[in-house]
Amino acid sequence: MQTLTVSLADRSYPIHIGNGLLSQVELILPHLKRKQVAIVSNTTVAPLYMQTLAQPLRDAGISVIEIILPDGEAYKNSETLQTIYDHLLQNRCERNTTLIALGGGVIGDLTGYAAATYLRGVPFIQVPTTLLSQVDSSVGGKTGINHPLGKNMIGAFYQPKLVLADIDTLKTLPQRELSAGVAEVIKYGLIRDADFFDWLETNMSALMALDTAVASYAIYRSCQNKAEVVAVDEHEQGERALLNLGHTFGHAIENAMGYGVWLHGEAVAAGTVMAADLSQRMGWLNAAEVQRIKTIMQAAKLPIEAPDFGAEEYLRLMQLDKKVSDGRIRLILQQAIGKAVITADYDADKLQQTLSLAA
Ligand SMILES: NC(=O)c1ccc[n+]([C@@H]2O[C@H](COP(=O)([O-])OP(=O)(O)OC[C@H]3O[C@@H](n4cnc5c(N)ncnc54)[C@H](O)[C@@H]3O)[C@@H](O)[C@H]2O)c1
Ligand SMILES: O=C(O)C(=O)C[C@@H](O)[C@H](O)[C@H](O)COP(=O)(O)O
Ligand SMILES: [Zn+2]
Repeated sequence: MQTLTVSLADRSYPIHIGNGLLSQVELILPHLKRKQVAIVSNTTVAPLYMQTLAQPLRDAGISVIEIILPDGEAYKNSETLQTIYDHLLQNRCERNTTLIALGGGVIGDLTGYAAATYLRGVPFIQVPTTLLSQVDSSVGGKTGINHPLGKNMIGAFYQPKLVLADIDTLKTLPQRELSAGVAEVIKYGLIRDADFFDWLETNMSALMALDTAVASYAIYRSCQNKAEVVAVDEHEQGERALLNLGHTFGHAIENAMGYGVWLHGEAVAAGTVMAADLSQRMGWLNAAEVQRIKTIMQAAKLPIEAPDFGAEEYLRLMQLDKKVSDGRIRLILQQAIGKAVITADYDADKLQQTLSLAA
């Protein structure tokens, strides 16, 4: 097992990464304030992993409430959130009851937001079971739900007490979901870690095959990058926005296509290629660098062409992005592989050209 720390003063927490962690109750017990937990999962993950996590807790004398939600991005909404509150209230969960998110990013974001708001805040633990959630969403404390008009529009920054990433759970993950997670792994290489990008180019087929050493290293290095960024800019006043590479385009795709039609990671991949295209138009990336970005996405079986629903509709949706400032869309663009910037200083006509080229 490897351990990293997200350093946030008295809210610092460990990320444990390794095999067979779900049943290692001794990793969880020190973080519980009360002998009661509510595990939130979904109809896909619960049959696979609920009892592996819940039984050792029960054996250790912990009362375990199971909350099982419908599966899918389309359920990351206020109605599902209400269902979580209903269960917590019906079971008389208290301020010191810990919520445990067992699942991918949808479960993590929903559970984290429920924890941030139930009784004005209860402790929570992330047990991510997708590659995407192990490398990104379980770390850093962004929690929330979608609104029909925009992605993640309602939420809170609220840090977990612990992240437990059990690599064994990835064995049951469908390939399409694995690819979606790789999109966020590639992101770290592109925004701040050129050596990692080089390493990913060499090791992509082993990562896609979930070679243990390669997958462990990719998850560790991704979490290390994310933890470093979050530690210096928890509330996205500056550098943290780099973690949004491809997301202004990607969130527009997710919303326009209907939540869940394009997976988050797929939309981020196509959005990252759009950001690279605009960066090239601005003279910041050369053609060879853009080709490297497309090639690595294709090696991960990710889309490199965005859907065409019209430049005007892209712009309308992108105006809803949380990074918009004084009405101006701010984008994460590349100055090199391994170096990204947040900027409103791009040519609007060139953005229009990038958007018009969507497939
Ligand atoms: N909070 C953040 O910082 C952050 C970061 C990135 C993404 N996100 C959010 O995360 C969500 C995407 O997360 P995701 O890609 O994990 O999607 P997801 O949570 O929908 O999980 C993907 C699918 O895999 C299933 N699944 C999960 N674990 C499994 C396993 N071990 N075996 C078999 N099936 C399994 C799920 O039930 C689901 O059907 C989006 O809503 C995105 O906005 C949040
Ligand atoms: O942690 C962050 O910061 C990120 O931006 C990570 C992203 O991968 C993630 O998709 C996040 O939920 C997007 O945040 P949003 O603020 O653009 O909704
Ligand atoms: Zn993301």
